[in-house]
Amino acid sequence: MDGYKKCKKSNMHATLQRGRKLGLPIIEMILAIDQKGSSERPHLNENGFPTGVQGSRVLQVVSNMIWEIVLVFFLAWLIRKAFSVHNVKHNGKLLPGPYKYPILGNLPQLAKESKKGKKPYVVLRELSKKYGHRMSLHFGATYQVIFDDVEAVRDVLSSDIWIDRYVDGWILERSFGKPLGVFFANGESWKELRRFSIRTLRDFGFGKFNSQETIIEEELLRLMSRMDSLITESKDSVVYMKKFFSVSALNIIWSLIAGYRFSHDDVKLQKLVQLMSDIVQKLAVGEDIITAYPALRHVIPRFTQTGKDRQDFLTAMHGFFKELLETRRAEGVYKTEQRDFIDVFLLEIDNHAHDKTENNFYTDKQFLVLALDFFLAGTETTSSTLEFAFLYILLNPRVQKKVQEEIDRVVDHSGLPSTLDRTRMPYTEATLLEVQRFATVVPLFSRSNIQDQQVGEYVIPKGTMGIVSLYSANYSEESWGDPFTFRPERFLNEKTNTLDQDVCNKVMAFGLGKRICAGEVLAKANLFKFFTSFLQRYTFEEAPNHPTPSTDPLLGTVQSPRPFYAVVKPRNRGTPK
Ligand code: HEM
Repeated sequence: MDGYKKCKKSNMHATLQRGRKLGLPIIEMILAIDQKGSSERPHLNENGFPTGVQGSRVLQVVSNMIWEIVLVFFLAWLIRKAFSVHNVKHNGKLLPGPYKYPILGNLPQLAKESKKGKKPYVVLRELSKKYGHRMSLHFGATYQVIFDDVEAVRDVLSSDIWIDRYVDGWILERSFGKPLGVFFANGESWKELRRFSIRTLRDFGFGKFNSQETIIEEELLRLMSRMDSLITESKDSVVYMKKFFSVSALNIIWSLIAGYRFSHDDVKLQKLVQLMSDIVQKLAVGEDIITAYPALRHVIPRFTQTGKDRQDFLTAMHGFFKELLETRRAEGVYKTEQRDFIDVFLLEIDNHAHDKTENNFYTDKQFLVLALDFFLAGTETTSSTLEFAFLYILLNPRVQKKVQEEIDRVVDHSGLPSTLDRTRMPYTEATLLEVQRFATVVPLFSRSNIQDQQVGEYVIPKGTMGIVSLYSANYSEESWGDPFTFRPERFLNEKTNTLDQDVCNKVMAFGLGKRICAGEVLAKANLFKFFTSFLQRYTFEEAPNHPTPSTDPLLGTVQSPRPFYAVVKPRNRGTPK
């Protein structure tokens, strides 16, 4: 027993000595007392204060100790400030949600579930089954409300109160510390740039039947000829489908923005497309540590790989757009003739050059962010949806056959399917809706409320980060019955063989309300034209020497399928002129 005590004492002594090496004054004092023993206590004067050399040493240690305590309190205050809920102030009762840990909020519960390999939106869905379709979550220091089923999602998207986008650290990082562009802009800036962008793109053919159809067909024919070459070059007609549609999807939007197309073999473009899809995969809405603690925005990028990847991505993208803008500016053609979106924007920059206020929305930086918005929003979403479409078709030959029968019946064999054929092709439309539901390429996205909102006895405070879960809306058993089965028939009225609009309206792939996807019309035309034209000309089958492709998506702000191969067989019918 004695030996145990001795050993414990000597361990404690060693610990104290280590503390002394670190220069901690409180430990110095304990050691001083410890070394001298209680018999050699400092001399005290008549007022009880220590005197002599030993006394002044004690006084110094005490004063250091006070400073140490002040410092500890200051650090605690700083940490509390940086880590406490920052985005809302409220008086009322918050919506129900899981137990909130100090500082960490609900991060421990989320981390525990995601460690089991669950995707964030699956974790949210499980939680919402317990806490309701509108539930509170403290994502670190960020207060969030999750909207989780068809009704809750529809309500929030169509509400004018939830018109803002939530601006978190990553968004500020991508747009020079301010919410610029369209996707993440708010207020007047958003209104003006959204209106300007849609109007200008329309002037160059976006959403107008003839011009849009021509732009898409030009790209489609190039991609089909690429497919023909790949089939010829490959063994047994096996084609690698990952990223097959990316350059085409980008080219369609880019020809409107910058007036030119990229070659599929352009090395610079391939690098940008790769960077873009990497970054989209690395980001999932509301999942980021900078969203949890925005103060870390100033620290994280320098120390983590994801942070560095983001910065590399932004440097590359901003650099690319800046070079383009500068070249066009130097050419000066835009002053007399506006050939595309960039020319019109440059003219607006010149027209507003005298306006140095915050209300000037036409600046170089705005252009860089706007171009990035269209690059990102318009490319990954469309190309991933198309990849998923051909994956599901390949795995469901019965559906493929029915779509091809409809195409052969309705479409003039001498040409490509036209978007005007859509109304006469309910089964194909139903299949595309089922693709969008089943794939849910944008599973989560954010909105924010511009004023407090009362929901029954609860309040959702102004400035809340609203997480809209399209995944939950698209995979709710209550709404769909068998959400995990790929079944286009669910959208059809059995008796009339027409689309059942009530069921169709439950798919909100493009959002809803005033902030609905700005490229919806173009995206729908792209999906229809690419899907039907390729199925008119080819049949897709599983590649025998490759594993059956998985339908489990790769996580990201925009989800995409895992890499897969297909045997692509040219059909005899419907070869376009
Ligand atoms: C299958 C393809 C696409 C899907 C699934 C998709 C999905 C979405 C979703 C869910 C939103 C959020 C809407 C909301 O808050 O209610 C959105 C916004 C947006 N999308 Fe798309 N999108 C697609 C294609 C495109 C294309 C081709 C473009 C460009 C031409 C585009 C440009 C935008 C823009 C600029 C916004 C921001 C709108 C705003 O905040 O005012 N998207 N998209």
